[in-house]
Order: sequence, then structure tokens, then C-alpha cells
Amino acid sequence: MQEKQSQLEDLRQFFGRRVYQQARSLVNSWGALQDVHWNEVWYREFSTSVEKLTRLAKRYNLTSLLHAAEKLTALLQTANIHNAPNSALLEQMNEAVNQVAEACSRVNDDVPVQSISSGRKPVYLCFRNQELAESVCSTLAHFGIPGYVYTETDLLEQSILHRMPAAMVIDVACSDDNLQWIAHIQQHFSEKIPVVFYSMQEPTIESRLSAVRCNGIAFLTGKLDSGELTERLVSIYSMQSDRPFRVLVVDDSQSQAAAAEKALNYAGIFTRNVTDPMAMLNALDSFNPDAVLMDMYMPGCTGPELAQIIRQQPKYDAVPIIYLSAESDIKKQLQAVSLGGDDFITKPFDKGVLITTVLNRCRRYRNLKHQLKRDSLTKLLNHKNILQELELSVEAAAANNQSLCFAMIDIDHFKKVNDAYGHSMGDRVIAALSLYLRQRFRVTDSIGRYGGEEFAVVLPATRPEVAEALLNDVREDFSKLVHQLDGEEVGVTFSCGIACCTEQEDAISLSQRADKALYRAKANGRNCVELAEIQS
Ligand SMILES: Nc1nc2c(ncn2[C@@H]2O[C@H](COP(=O)(O)OP(=O)(O)OP(=O)(O)O)[C@@H](O)[C@H]2O)c(=O)[nH]1
Repeated sequence: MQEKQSQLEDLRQFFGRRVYQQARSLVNSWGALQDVHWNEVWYREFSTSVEKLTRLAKRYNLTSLLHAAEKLTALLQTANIHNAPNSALLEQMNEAVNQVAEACSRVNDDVPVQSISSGRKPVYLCFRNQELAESVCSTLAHFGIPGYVYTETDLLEQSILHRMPAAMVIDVACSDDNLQWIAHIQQHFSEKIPVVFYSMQEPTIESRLSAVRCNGIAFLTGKLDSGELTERLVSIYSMQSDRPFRVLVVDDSQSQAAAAEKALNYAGIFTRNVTDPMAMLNALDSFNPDAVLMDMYMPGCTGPELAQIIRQQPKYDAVPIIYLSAESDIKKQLQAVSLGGDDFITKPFDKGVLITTVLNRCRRYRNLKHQLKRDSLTKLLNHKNILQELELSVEAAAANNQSLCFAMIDIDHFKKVNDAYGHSMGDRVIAALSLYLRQRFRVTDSIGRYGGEEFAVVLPATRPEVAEALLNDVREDFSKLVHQLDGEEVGVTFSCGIACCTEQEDAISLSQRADKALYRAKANGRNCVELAEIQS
């Protein structure tokens, strides 16, 4: 009986590994569209990825995954192998990719967390100080990242050729040849291995340059902050693909707008076209673009006039405006840019120039928006924005007749941590819990820092018993994490209150009930999860 159970467990682990790897490869491939653009090679690779996932989902009877994979297969058949699909089709494909990510990202719904960890490619660490490397490894293990330590570069090289890691962490003190050996290893691979470099001493500019040439994604210096290192590595494993960019094309000529849209669609960018400049404001509100691509001369008003109207509104003060026009007079181009614009591209346009300019502007704007919505220590949504997210989710749950849970989390006896180790060590614990929470929830869940040591999670389409089991799992795992505070190993726990949205309940009442449940968890001895009572 025991043997059968262990075989069953092995099978579950095996299935977890395969499905997770395949889903990840599919999500990555979709994300790569922005860089490689729609072409035959990409199309074939992506289609193969979808086929493999469909087979696995069928074999292991994973309904939601199978549904998403089949939807993608149908959409791929509608798309043309040589021509990028239009924005509407791209949006449908993106939705199906998100469904794949979602079906695999709440690890404890169907797949045990150990399966996910063992399915992940490892991180190889090469450190002079083995003790430090072992301690980093044990922190990584808590985040589901398998790490292997090497003290000699030869052994590391052999391991890399045997199994390619997801990333490497290299202490530059291990290498005498200014990282030449890493550059040599990277030559074996078309897709370079991300490397985090570390140096106790401030590195020379030559070392930094070598690191950049070896695909160094970060260079950490001084006393190693395992939280910062984990943060860098966790992002490499993230299942979430970035939301595709959205560009509003304002041009009175439908054919010119269509040409620009088509070019942007090749890079997976969603587009909307407005031919009547007077309808531009409504389109801005409904489409919420990451950039506006605008003609200079339109009936009724000019591009620069429209740009100034956009800038009159504080919420659109920073949205990038790029002119796309046949105007060749450089003085007029500069004048247009100085009147609220950001860039000028001349028609007939070069596809590559258009895509690169638009992507650069969109990326900067997204980063800016991201920073404004998030708390700087934890990178989680700030108080105002998590509440906004809760309000939107409550409305969506009512409209779709779906269950919605709201969880409030508060670190136990946090004052004692601050008092014993200082405020900056307290901050480190807050950052560790945030990173942990970001790892453990679905892409569709929203996590925020509610207050100092208090966090909130919005869980759409989640039943209360599932939310309770999930939060209990997260609580238990987090309590096992050992924090290095001022040379001491310290364990920290949290308490949690969960409320499930009842019919016609608003966000305020829901958060108040979750808060009451949290209070009960504290009163019941802390380090536990309490479900709120249903409102009478
Ligand atoms: N380090 C750090 N501490 C913070 C931050 N925000 C709030 N705090 C501290 O968190 C502590 C919270 O203390 P209390 O509300 O008494 O609660 P507690 O000690 O966690 O005890 P219980 O919640 O009852 O388990 C206070 O000492 C705050 O100063 C922050 O951003 N960083």
C-alpha cells in the first residue's frame, strides 16, 4: 500500500515537472514575440509548444490547461504563418496564454509545490566561501529554486555542459582570468545563461565590462544580501509573461493607420485605430494605451493640438506621443515634438525603426506607472492601489457570479523583531515575506502592502476553503524560513484573516470582515488563519 502511494507520488512529481516545463516554455515563447517578431520559425516553434502541452494536458486529464491549449490551437489555425494576426486575434491568443500561466501558477491547486521545485532548472553557484553559498542555497530552496554549489570553475563547467542551469551566481573571486571562462562557456549556447555576479570588493570597470559581455544581469557587491539575490533569481523563474503593449493609432487615413497597425502587430503589440481625432479622448479612456502614434495633419485639428489636449489632463501627462508623418521640414518636426510630443518618425516608415521606437517608449512608460503604483520596499501594490484592485475585483465577481476572497496578513510580534535587531533588519523580513507572497499566488491574484507589516491579497475565482488551505500552506512554509538577522538565525510567523465576498457586498465591508478575522487569528494565539463569519 505504502509502495503504491509512493509510486503515485513519483508519478505526480513527474507529471508536475513535465507540465510545468512545457507551460513555461510556451509562455516564454509568447513573450519572445516582441523581440523576434512574427515569422515562420517562431510560428512553428510556438505551434509545437502548444501541441506538446495539449498532449500532456490530455494525458494527465488537466481540464483547464487542455481548454486553454485547445483554444490556442484553434487561434493558431486562424492566424497566417506568414502574416501577423490583427490586434483582436493577438488579444485572444494572449488571453489563452494567460490561461495557461494561470492554470499552472497556483502551485497547490493541482500540483504539489515539491513537483514544481524539482521541475525547475537549477541555479549553479560558484563561491569561494562555501558556507555562504550553502546558506544562500537553503534560502533559495524555500522559494522553490534548486541550487548547487561549486567552489571550482572546472566542475561547474562540466555541470553546465551536462545540464544547462536557469541561471548562475558567480563570485568573481573564483576566477583569475577576468571571467574569460564564462564568455567561453556562453559560446556553446544560442540562448545565453543569465549570470548574477558577486564581488565582496567594489569591482573595477574592466570587471563590470567583462560581466556585461558574459550576459551578466546584475552585479551585487559588498556584504551579500540573500534577499536581493533571491529577488533577482525569482524573476527569472516567473511564469508571468508581461502584458503586451497597447498603442493607439490616430490617423484620419484608414489605409495609413492599417499599415502602422500591421507593423506593430508583428511585434505582438495590441493596437486600436481612431480616424476621427475628436473621438481620441474616449479611445484613450477605453483603450488605456501605453503610447499614442499620431499623424500631424488631420481634418479639424493638427497632431500637436491633439497632443496638447492630451497633456491638459494630469492622468495622461506622461503617456508617450509619437508623431508618424510625411512632414519633412525639420523645424516643423521639432516644433511638434516640443508641443507635447516625444518622438517623430517620418513616413514612409521603416518597420524596424517604428517598432523599436514604440517599444522603447512603451517600456519606459510602463516602468514609470509600475513604480507609481507600488511600494518601494516590497514592489507590491501600495495601499491605495490594492484597494482599487479589490473594488474592481468585487465588481467583476458580482458580474460573473464568481467567488472572491480577500486575505489580510499581519506579521506576528513584529515590534520585537525591530526592537531586537533594528528597523533595517525588520525591513528585510518585510521584503522576504513580500517576495514569498509574490512567488506563491496566481498571476491573476493581486498582492499589496496594506500598511507597515500588514499585507493584503485579492483572490478572484477562489472558494473560501481553497483560500484557507492555500494561505495555511503559505503560512506554514514561511514559518520554516530562517532569516539571517545580525548574524542570528530567526524564524518569523504571520497571522491571516480571510473573508469571502457575499452577494451585493462592497469592498469596504469585505475588507472589514477580513480585518475582524485577522484580529481573531491574533487573539487565538497567532500563526494561524481564520475565516470570517458570513454576514447575516
Ligand atoms: N522595520 C519596519 N517596521 C515597521 C514598518 N512599519 C511598521 N513597523 C513596525 O511594526 C510594528 C508593529 O507593531 P504592533 O502593531 O504592536 O504589532 P506586533 O508587534 O507585530 O504584534 P502583533 O501584530 O500583535 O502580533 C511597530 O513597531 C512598527 O513600528 C516598516 O516599514 N519597517
